[in-house]
Amino acid sequence: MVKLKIPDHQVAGHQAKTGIIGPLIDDSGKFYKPLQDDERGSNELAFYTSLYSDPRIPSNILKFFPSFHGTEVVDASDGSGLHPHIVLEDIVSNYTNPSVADIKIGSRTWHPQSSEDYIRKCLQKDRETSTIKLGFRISGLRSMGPTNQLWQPHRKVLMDLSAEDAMLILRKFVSSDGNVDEPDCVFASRVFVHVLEELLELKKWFEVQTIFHFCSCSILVVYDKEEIEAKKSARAVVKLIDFAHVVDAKGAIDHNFLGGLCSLIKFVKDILAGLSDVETSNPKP
Ligand SMILES: Nc1ncnc2c1ncn2[C@@H]1O[C@H](COP(=O)(O)OP(=O)(O)OP(=O)(O)O)[C@@H](O)[C@H]1O
Ligand SMILES: O=P(O)(O)O[C@@H]1[C@H](O)[C@H](O)[C@@H](OP(=O)(O)O)[C@H](OP(=O)(O)O)[C@H]1O
Repeated sequence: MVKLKIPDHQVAGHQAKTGIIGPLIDDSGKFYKPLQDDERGSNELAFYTSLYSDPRIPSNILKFFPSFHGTEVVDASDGSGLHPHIVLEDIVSNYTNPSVADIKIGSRTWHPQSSEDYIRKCLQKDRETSTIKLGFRISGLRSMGPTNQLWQPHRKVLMDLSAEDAMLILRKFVSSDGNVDEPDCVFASRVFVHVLEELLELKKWFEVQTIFHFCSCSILVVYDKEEIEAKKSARAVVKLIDFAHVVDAKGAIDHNFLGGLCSLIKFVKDILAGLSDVETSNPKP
């Protein structure tokens, strides 16, 4: 049987703690997400099961999704015994000290088809966080400095961000040390120029796709500072994750996701535009 462990680099969502079921990883680069036993689990599984054979999804868009390896029944992280897990590509497995940001996209994390109770719960969180204000919220983030100093703002700090705060957090994410008031943004150009390209590619698809509405889905941005410094070819990775609340678009554009994506793009562009010549070796967008 494969040996599984609790991931070190998870930044948001249901996390394995004593008595709590959470994701696991193996050492071959796979991420085991516990299958939730309500419709969230079946919905996410159905999404992944049809995604890679769906002829409507262009190949340049498929790269934004983690690869899917079916389901496996393995020992749950909470010691409760065997439990089915969705087996995915572990997006951070190739990194030793990854910096990771989970950004939940959309000014609404619920779908009108959801129950009243669920909508009430989500709406409260959407109001308390930057979701409604900015069209996205930073659900979790970690930034590992070149001398291995970890900066991982507490969930409570991330819950209530103004536009200015979100901008500062994103600038810190691409700095040598996030734990300072004046971030140096030394990685901003190398990381965000490519992230911007990826987000613009996604936006192009979201402007026309009428297949899915991605409620409560996140963009995961991952990069490694040491690798970025050492290798000219190193780039950040941009992936979509969390499809428990994807619904049929019924022929309509996903304006909720598209709007949030445009807002995030604006933040990234503004950060790049604000870089001084010292901070950037790439041309400004
Ligand atoms: N394929 C993956 N590879 C590596 N890490 C992942 C992957 N999928 C998710 N993660 C990590 O797990 C976290 C939670 O993922 P996800 O949103 O899928 O879980 P969730 O429990 O459904 O979250 P939520 O409570 O927001 O609905 C992410 O923030 C990320 O750190
Ligand atoms: O962002 P936070 O504060 O971590 O809160 C969680 C987040 O809103 C998730 O999206 C939600 O799962 P769903 O979207 O799948 O409902 C989860 O609900 P849960 O605790 O009921 O699972 C919340 O706890």
